[in-house]
Amino acid sequence: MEKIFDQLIDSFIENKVGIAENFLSKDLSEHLITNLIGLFKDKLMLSAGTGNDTLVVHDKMYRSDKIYWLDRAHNDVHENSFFDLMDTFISHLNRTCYTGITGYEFHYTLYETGSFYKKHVDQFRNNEVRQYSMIMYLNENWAEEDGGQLCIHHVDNLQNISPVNGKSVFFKSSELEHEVLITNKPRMSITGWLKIN
Ligand SMILES: O=C(O)CCC(=O)C(=O)O
Ligand SMILES: [Fe+2]
Repeated sequence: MEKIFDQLIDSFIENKVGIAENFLSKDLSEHLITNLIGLFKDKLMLSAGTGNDTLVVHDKMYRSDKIYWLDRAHNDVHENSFFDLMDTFISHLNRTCYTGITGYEFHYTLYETGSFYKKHVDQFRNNEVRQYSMIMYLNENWAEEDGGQLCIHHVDNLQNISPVNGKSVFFKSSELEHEVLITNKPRMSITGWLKIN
């Protein structure tokens, strides 16, 4: 696993955006996909807001994804395997890069066909606890024409990343503007933030 962690960190240092294929094992991603589909069927995936907790705006012009927060208290084996993986990654990151991360939050995310998330920065203006953004994709067989790419707005170029199963993307929450392009089929992921409290 350390090799994949280093791949994510090294590409982050080199390009401001870390990318690692197969960050999630096939087995784990299959279980997380099943969880997400179950949550959707049970109508537990809810429209995401924008802004921080004191000012949540449900603005469908801005983002149209649906989310559900992961929690160890759910006692779900696969959700907990995901948290175990994140704990291992964060101790590796803190040990090798002195990042001092003390916590995290993650949600399942579903972009139904036609959904998007307009250009934004992840760190809230009045709250700096979110240090790094991390996304893990849960989509078997993603083709170029399916859309739904994560588009990173670098200073002088755009970088499109397709949401391929098991892939993880990692970047600084305060810096990079990014958007999710309109998806032409349902697009699933786990999205989260590493925090300093
Ligand atoms: O799913 C993605 O590729 C990015 C999601 C995102 O930017 C966010 O939830 O803040
Ligand atoms: Fe974002």
